[in-house]
Amino acid sequence: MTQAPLTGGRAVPSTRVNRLWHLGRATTDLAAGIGVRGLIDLARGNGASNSVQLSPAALQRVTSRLAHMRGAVMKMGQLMSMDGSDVLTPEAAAILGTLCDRAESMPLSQLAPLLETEYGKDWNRRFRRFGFTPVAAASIGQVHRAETADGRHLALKIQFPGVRESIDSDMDNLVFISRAIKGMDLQPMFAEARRQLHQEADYEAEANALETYRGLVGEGADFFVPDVHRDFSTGRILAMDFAEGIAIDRLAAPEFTRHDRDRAANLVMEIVLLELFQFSLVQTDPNFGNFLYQIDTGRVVLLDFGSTHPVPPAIVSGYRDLIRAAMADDRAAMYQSAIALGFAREDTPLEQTEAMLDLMRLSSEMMRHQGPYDFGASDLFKRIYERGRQLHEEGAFSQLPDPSSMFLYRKFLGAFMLCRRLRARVDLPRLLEPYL
Ligand SMILES: Nc1ncnc2c1ncn2[C@@H]1O[C@H](COP(=O)(O)OP(=O)(O)OP(=O)(O)O)[C@@H](O)[C@H]1O
Repeated sequence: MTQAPLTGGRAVPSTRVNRLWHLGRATTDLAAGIGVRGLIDLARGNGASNSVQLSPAALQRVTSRLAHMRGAVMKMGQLMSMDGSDVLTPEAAAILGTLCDRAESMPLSQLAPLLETEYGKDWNRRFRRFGFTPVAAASIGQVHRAETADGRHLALKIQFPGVRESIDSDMDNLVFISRAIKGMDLQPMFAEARRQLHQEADYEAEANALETYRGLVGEGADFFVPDVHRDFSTGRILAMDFAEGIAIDRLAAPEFTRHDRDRAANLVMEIVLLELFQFSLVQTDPNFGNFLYQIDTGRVVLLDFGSTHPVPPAIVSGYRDLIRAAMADDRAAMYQSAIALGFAREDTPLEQTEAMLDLMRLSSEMMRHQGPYDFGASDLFKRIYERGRQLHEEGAFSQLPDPSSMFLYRKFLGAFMLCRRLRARVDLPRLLEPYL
């Protein structure tokens, strides 16, 4: 089909050869940006201590190619820019970070045959309206708004063709780029990203997770979780209630009130605690795009259950003990919990353990604060960052934490970052009280 692309996007490269070609071009741009000498060092894996220095123009070209590929490639860009402030140069982190917003949508010439394959030839009869321009495009799929023939307003998350099949080959091809970073061993991060991508590409599993989660949250005045519509869901399309709302971080703009900012941030903190202490089931993707806020109802909409993890009881009680210890400013008890949670081992050198405890104490400052903590007035993140950087330079963190235990840490960090973005006041001791 050679129809003009109505949605304006370029087709997602879907065959293996095609994807390899695009990745090859991104690598060529990377090579041009860092020069032959740098490339030889990287290919040998001896980037040593020097991080890759790219000109902003070269990085723009590389990210544009990565944004076009989407799938595994883009997800890695996002992951590296989120967790990798130490791994990437600041310019690279900033530009890779924009990958989150840059996703391109697939053109109609790719979308129409896909709908026909998933829903059958007369697929358009099943809808009263179908919005061909996606409401959002993400790393492995895009979201369309549609009204069914029987009047249901749906959000259809439609997976890009070929993305699922190409996860493994893309990840293998990306190993080359992984060497391009400070000579660090990124294999555990790659293995985790691969696992996460396979999980996120399984829309059947996501539909099940969404239903479970919706059952746990229920329908109330604070949260809304969309319901799954099985009759419009397939292996590559996840159909759910369309949820109205604005992206939660937009509340930072001056036209919104402090009341809404505080309410949204408190609710996000509340759901993080509910997930850990009540549901023992955590939605692990801390992306702000997974929360919408409804100004008229004051509810927070929870989206994207592609990476939902059960939390074993030992971890839940470990965190409970750690939080109790942090609130009581009891260093010995914090140490015990850090051991129990695997953040430190008994044979970890003393200075490293002390450094980690310092950082933990700093990061839990808002839990020892009486009354609402004003994230907008606090320079806590700057202090944590500076202290972390100093400790890193002193070599205090010789081991990266186990990626499988990183998700809870990321979740808390993501929630705190949102509180900071919204300049919100959050009374953490009050929110924690029922669980301690
Ligand atoms: N039920 C819904 N109602 C309204 N908008 C939705 C709905 N589901 C998703 N969206 C919109 O689509 C965006 C992407 O959705 P989602 O995060 O589920 O996709 P994704 O492919 O898992 O994205 P990524 O993995 O990049 O985070 C959301 O940020 C939201 O703007």
